[in-house]
Amino acid sequence: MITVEEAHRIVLSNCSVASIVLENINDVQGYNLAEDIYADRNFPPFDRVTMDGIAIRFEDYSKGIRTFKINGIAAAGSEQISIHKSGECVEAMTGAMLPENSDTVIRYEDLEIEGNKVTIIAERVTHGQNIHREGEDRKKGDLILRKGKRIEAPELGVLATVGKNMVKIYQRPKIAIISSGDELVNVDTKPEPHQIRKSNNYSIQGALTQFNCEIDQFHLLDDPDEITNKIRGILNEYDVLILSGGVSKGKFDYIPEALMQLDVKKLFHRVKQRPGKPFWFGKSKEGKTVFALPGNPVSSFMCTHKYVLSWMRWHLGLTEPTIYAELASDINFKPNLTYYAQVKLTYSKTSKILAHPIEGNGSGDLANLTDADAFMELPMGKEIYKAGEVYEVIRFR
Ligand SMILES: Nc1nc2c(c(=O)[nH]1)N[C@H]1C(S)=C(S)[C@@H](COP(=O)(O)OP(=O)(O)OC[C@H]3O[C@@H](n4cnc5c(N)ncnc54)[C@H](O)[C@@H]3O)O[C@H]1N2
Ligand code: MOO
Ligand SMILES: [Mg+2]
Repeated sequence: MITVEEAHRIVLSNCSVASIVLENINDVQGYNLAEDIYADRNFPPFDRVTMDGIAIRFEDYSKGIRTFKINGIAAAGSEQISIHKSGECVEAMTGAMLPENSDTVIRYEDLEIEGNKVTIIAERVTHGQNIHREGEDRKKGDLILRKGKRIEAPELGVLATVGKNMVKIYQRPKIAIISSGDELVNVDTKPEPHQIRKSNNYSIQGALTQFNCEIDQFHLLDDPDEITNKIRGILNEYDVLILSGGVSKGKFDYIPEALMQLDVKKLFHRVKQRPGKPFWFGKSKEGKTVFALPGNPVSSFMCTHKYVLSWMRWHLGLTEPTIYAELASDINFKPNLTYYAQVKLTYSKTSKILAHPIEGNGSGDLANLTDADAFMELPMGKEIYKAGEVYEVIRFR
């Protein structure tokens, strides 16, 4: 049996970063950027007029000139035009390049126009008003989107602005979530007294939706041939297999044997942790990744968060901040295992994150998870974890 640290290291050292593909900007929303994006021009690329009106030299205004002769019109998309002499102005539209030799824009609402004469009626005009200065937001060459960032609507706008019609993204893996056990029936089925409805599939899938991957669900009955044949087919089609159940010491726990028959190399089986001790991890010859999680709902849920999500983030070039919390009350845990205590998190006025233990009835008690927010990772080698001590937490909401 290996330690949690060892298990986590093996999982990540057997995680290749996703292949990088170049996709059209119309097809990348929800993916993670696989390249740093830099400003190809200043943001904005020129002094941009922000209100429809006229552009003048503030010097004329400060000398008391209030009526100007209009000598042209600067439209958004037209090349830059100039003001040539004092007392002249140019009509300037929002989005236009600020006319040369001008430095102040007054909107139409503050003007009276007669023929080609315009008089300023505004109470106050300030130098440089109604202009979005070149490079005010970002400078040419600035890093504006970092590799690993998830592409949502705002990022699409910036990618378009810098001309990225083809974008490098991390290809997301195809995932198979596979439950196993004769006792399990579908959510829409009325169980017999000896049966239960499948739940792990939903909670595992729920933990993975953040990555927007293609996920399919499968179920295996406790039949060695069925298990081997079905997993063989799934291994051909999917990049990541997440099984739950059938990995402990039971007579019908066929999964490790089946995986061995399918040449999936066992990288470890059993970890010094609770819940999740019987966790099995391996890789097929073709490089497919197999997480065979313990069947108990809290075990599979914890292993999903501690190991599978870490693998996914690494694979997709994502980083996740480590969160620590302070224990609000003592926890006693005798076995020499790393203990993942379920906790509810609150935030003290001194901006501390407090972790309140939510005991529950062991790793079969999936309902207890609905009262908790995270697992607090309590390291091996202690039996009492005192209030006030700080430990890492793995949030699941
Ligand atoms: N003699 C020993 N027995 C057990 C040990 C051990 O070390 N020695 N380990 C215990 C621990 S720890 C765990 S965790 C479980 C894990 O067992 P399996 O991975 O073989 O899981 P199953 O036996 O298939 O099922 C366990 C339990 O979970 C329920 N289950 C399974 N799949 C689902 C699902 N998709 N949705 C909801 N519930 C599910 C199943 O009905 C069982 O009640 O082994 C202990 N035993
Ligand atoms: O591994 Mo366990 O402790 O029942 O989840
Ligand atoms: Mg079992």
